[in-house]
Amino acid sequence: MSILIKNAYIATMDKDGTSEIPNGFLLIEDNLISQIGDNSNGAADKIAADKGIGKVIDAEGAILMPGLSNTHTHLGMTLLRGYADDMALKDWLEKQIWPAEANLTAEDVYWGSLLGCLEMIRSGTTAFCDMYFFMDETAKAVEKAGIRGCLSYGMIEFGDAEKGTKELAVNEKLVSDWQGKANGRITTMFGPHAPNTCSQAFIARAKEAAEKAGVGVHIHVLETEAELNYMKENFDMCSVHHLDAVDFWNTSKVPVLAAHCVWMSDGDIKLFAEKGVTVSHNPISNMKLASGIAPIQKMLDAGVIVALGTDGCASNNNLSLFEEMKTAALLQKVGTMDPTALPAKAVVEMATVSGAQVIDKQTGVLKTGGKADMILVDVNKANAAPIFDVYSHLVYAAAGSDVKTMIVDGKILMEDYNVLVMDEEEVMKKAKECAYSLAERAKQKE
Ligand SMILES: CSC[C@H]1O[C@@H](n2cnc3c(O)ncnc32)[C@H](O)[C@@H]1O
Ligand SMILES: [Zn+2]
Repeated sequence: MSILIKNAYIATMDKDGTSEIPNGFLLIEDNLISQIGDNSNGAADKIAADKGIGKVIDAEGAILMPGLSNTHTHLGMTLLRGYADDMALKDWLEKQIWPAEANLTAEDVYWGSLLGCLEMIRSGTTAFCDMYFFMDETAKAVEKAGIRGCLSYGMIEFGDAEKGTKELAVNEKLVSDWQGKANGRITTMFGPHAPNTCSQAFIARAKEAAEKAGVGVHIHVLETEAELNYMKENFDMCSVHHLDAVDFWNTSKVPVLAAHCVWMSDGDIKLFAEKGVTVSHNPISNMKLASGIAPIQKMLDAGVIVALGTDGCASNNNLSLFEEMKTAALLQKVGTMDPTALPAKAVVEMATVSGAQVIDKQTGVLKTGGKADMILVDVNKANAAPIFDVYSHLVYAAAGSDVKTMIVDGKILMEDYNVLVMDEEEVMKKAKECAYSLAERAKQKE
C-alpha cells in the first residue's frame, strides 16, 4: 500500500540533505520512501490525486522523524520490571536476576518480548538490538509486532569450553533460522555476554563464528569499575585491550556493538574510534546500578560511533528512548560540569542515525530510497508550546507517550495512538500472569 504523509514538520536527520522541512510531505511506496519534499505549494495533494493514493495522513501538529533505535535490550526481561531495584550490578545479577532467570520458560520470554515490543511501539522505537535467552520467542514477537529486531543469544561460558561449544551452537541456530526473516526486519548477531563472564578464547570463537556467518557481535564491556579491576588483576590489562589481543574489535568484516563502556580510558576510546566499534550508551541503567558515567562527549570528540540503549527493564525500568535521550544529555553535562556537553541534536542523532547504522543501514534517516521506518510525534500538547528548536523539544520536553503514529517497513503499526498489530489488553494480561508466576517459582526455590 502507498501512504502519503502531508503537513508534517519533518526532521530528516539526513546530514547530506535538507535536515528540516517545516511544512513537508513524504510518500511511501511498498516499504520505501519514494519522495520527500516541501508541501507549502500544495505538492502533496497533487501527488495524491495523480497517483490515486488511498492512504493520506494529515500530520498537521506533528513532527515526522526517523523511528528510534534501541541498541541494547534484554527484551524478555520486561517481565522483571521492578523485580529487584536499588542494588549494585554484581549482587543484582547474582542474588536476584540470575536465580529468577533460571526459572524462565519459552512462554515467559514470548509474552515478555511482546510486551516490550508494545512498549517500544508506544514510545517511538522502531528497531532494537537484543541479547537474551529463548530467542526464537523474541523473534516470533518481533514478527508479530512489525518492528525491527537484531537478535543475539546471550552466551555465558564462564571459561568452560564444552559449555562454550553448546552456547555457540544455540546462537548459530538462531542465525540460520532467523537471519533476514520477516522481510529483513529480523537480523541476528552473536552475543558473548561480557569479558568477565566469558573467556578471551570463547569470545574470539564467537567473533569467528559471526564473521563466518556474516553477522555482527554484541557484548557488554567495561560496565563497572569491578569489571575493570577484575580484568587488571587477572590479565594485567582492561577488557578492551584483552579483547584487542584477539582482534575482536576489528569491524572490517562485521559490525561490533559494545554496550555500556563506562570505564573506558583515553586509549580505549582512541582504539574504538580507529576500529569503528559502535558504543551503546545506557545512561539510566548505568545510573540506577551506580555503574558510573560513560565519557560520551570524549568518545564523540574522538570520532567513536555512539548510539543509545535502555538495557533491560530490570535495570531501567522502562524502554523509553525519550527518557534515555534526556538523561544522556543531562548526565554528560553534570559529569563534565560543562552545560554545552552533548547538545540536543547530537543526542537525537545517537538515537536515530547512529543506532540504525548497526541494525539496518537503510534506516535511521528520512530520505528517498530509504526504508520507511518513521514516527509522528504529537506537538499539539501543553508540553510542546512553544517550540523554538525541534531537537530541544524532542530531547528536553517530549515524552515517549507523545508518539502518535508509527510506520515500519511501510506498514502502519500505530495510528493516532491506536496500536494495530496486537491486542494490548491480552498482551498485558498474559505478561503479568507470566511475571507473577515466574516470581513465585523463583521464591519457592530460594
Ligand atoms: C546472557 S543474556 C543477558 C544476560 O545479561 C544479564 N544482564 C541484564 N542487564 C545486564 C547488565 O546491565 N550487565 C550485565 N548483564 C546484564 C541478563 O540478566 C542476562 O542474564
Ligand atoms: Zn545489558
